[in-house]
Amino acid sequence: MESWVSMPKVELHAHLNGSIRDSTLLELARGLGEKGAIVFSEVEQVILKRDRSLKEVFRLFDLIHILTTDQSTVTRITKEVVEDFASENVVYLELRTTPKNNDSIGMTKHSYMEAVIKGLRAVTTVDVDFGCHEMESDASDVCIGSPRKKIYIRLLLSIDRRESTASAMETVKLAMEMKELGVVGIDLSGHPLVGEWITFLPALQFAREQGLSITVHCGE
Ligand SMILES: CNc1ncnc2c1ncn2[C@@H]1O[C@H](COP(=O)(O)O)[C@@H](O)[C@H]1O
Repeated sequence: MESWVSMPKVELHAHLNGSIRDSTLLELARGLGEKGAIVFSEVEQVILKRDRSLKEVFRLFDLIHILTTDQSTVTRITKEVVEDFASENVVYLELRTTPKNNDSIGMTKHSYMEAVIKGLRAVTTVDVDFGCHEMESDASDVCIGSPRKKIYIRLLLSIDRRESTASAMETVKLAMEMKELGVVGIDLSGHPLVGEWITFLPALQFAREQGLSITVHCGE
C-alpha cells in the first residue's frame, strides 16, 4: 500500500465536487443545519453512506451543490482537493467542474471559475502549475536546498446534461476566455438519463472548432 501512495500518478478524471473531503462536507452541513436550512442528521447519513446506486449518487451531488456553491466554499474545496491529490503523489491532475450560476448570491459561471482559480492560487503544500506563467518562478522550485513537490493541473469545464443549448454555449465561451488559466477542454456530464445529445451538439462542435478538447460521459 505504501508504495502505491509514493508512486507518482496521473489523475485524468476528477470532478471537483466529487472529490471533497467527507470532513469538509460534514462541517458545511453542520453549519447549514445550525442555520436551520437543512436537517443535519439526515444529510449526515446521506454523506456517509457507501455503495450508492446511480440515483443516490446524483441525489448526493445535488446535496453537495447546496453545501458548496458559494465563492468562498468553492475556493476552499479547490484548495483542499488539490492538496489531497498532491499528498497522494498525483503529479498531473485534470480537474473538471461545472461552472454554476447562483442568482441569490450573485454567482455567475465566470465568478464560479474565478473562485476555482483563487483556490488553485491558495494551495500551500505543493507548487501548482496550471499553465499560468505568472505563477512560475525559478525560486519556487527549490525550498531550503531540496526540490519542492509540484503538481500540474489542467481544467475541464463541464456541461451538465440538465443545461440548455445556450447555457452549454456559455460554458464553452468561458472555457475559451480561460485558456490562459489552464482550461484545456470541455466535459459533458450529469445524470445519464437526463437530456438529449442533440442539445449539446452545437456547443461541442463549437468547442472543437476552437481547439478545445472534449470528453463525454455516456451510459455509466
Ligand atoms: C457516475 N459518474 C458520473 N457520470 C456523469 N456525471 C458525473 C459523474 N460523476 C460526477 N458527475 C458530474 O459532476 C458533477 C459534480 O462535480 P462538479 O459540480 O462538476 O464539480 C455532478 O453533478 C455531475 O454533473
